[in-house]
Amino acid sequence: MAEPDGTPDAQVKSTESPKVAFGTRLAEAMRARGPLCVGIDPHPGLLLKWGLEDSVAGLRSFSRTVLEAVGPLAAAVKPQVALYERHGSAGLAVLEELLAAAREARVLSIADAKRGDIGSTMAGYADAWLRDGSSLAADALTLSPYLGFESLRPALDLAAENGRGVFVLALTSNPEGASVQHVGGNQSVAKGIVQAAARENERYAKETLGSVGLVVGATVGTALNDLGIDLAAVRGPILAPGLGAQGATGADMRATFGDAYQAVLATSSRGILGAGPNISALQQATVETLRGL
Ligand SMILES: O=C(O)c1cc(=O)[nH]c(=O)n1[C@@H]1O[C@H](COP(=O)(O)O)[C@@H](O)[C@H]1O
Repeated sequence: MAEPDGTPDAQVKSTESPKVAFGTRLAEAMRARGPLCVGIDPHPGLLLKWGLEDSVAGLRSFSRTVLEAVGPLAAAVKPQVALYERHGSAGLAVLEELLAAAREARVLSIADAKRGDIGSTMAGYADAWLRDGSSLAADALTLSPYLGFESLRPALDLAAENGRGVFVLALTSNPEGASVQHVGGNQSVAKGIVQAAARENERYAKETLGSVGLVVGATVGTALNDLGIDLAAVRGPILAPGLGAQGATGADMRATFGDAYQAVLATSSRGILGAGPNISALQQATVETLRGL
């Protein structure tokens, strides 16, 4: 992937047609704006720090401000669904507004819901987050494959049908993840997920980048090497949380991802959101984070 060529307000023209595959749209956004996704995580403490109430009104104000600030700068935004759900149905309505506003602002949205269930139920989650016309439809959705990769089939297929994408958890950024994901050594659980995603991306062979992405934490250190995992073979985007608040830096990410770094979309939430509520301070934090990548 080429280096970013755009000014921070470069337009992401490729979002115009929802039927263009997500991977291709994301590759274009990363080329134009750089490899940064800003997480929209309205933690109660952050709302209070911004002088907002921990209420639906506070949630709405926070969401609008973040999108106004980072929408023109980031390749994607990633609302954290749990932090909307905790406000009940009115919170989900704010999330719907945010997803619609992101479409309007032509910035890609990744709903961070980490869904995963038996196939028949998975079809319901897919319908909510990946179907054209759904009020919660996002450009992509995070998925948990720990009921078995194939249980994700309804989401994989609906995403492909609608030009949307998925990010499947492989090696997560939290320290507890290793107790499941590293099991099996050279034939680890995580390696199986990575290989399954690579097979799935064969259907996107003609696209710039596959639409089946993986989540690999920026904090995983030498785990990729230790487990013999080749991310470059996946031909899909790698969503890498852990930058900023969880301690990882741009230099750590280059060392961790090696050849696969060109497909890495770094994501930071608190590290950028902590600069708010001032719009220009949020923009400065975003630009500085981008510079470090
Ligand atoms: O799927 C994710 O986005 C995710 C996966 C993972 O392994 N680690 C991880 O931190 N995340 C999410 O990424 C965000 C990180 O937030 P900050 O630590 O504030 O940058 C949170 O919304 C997490 O839920």
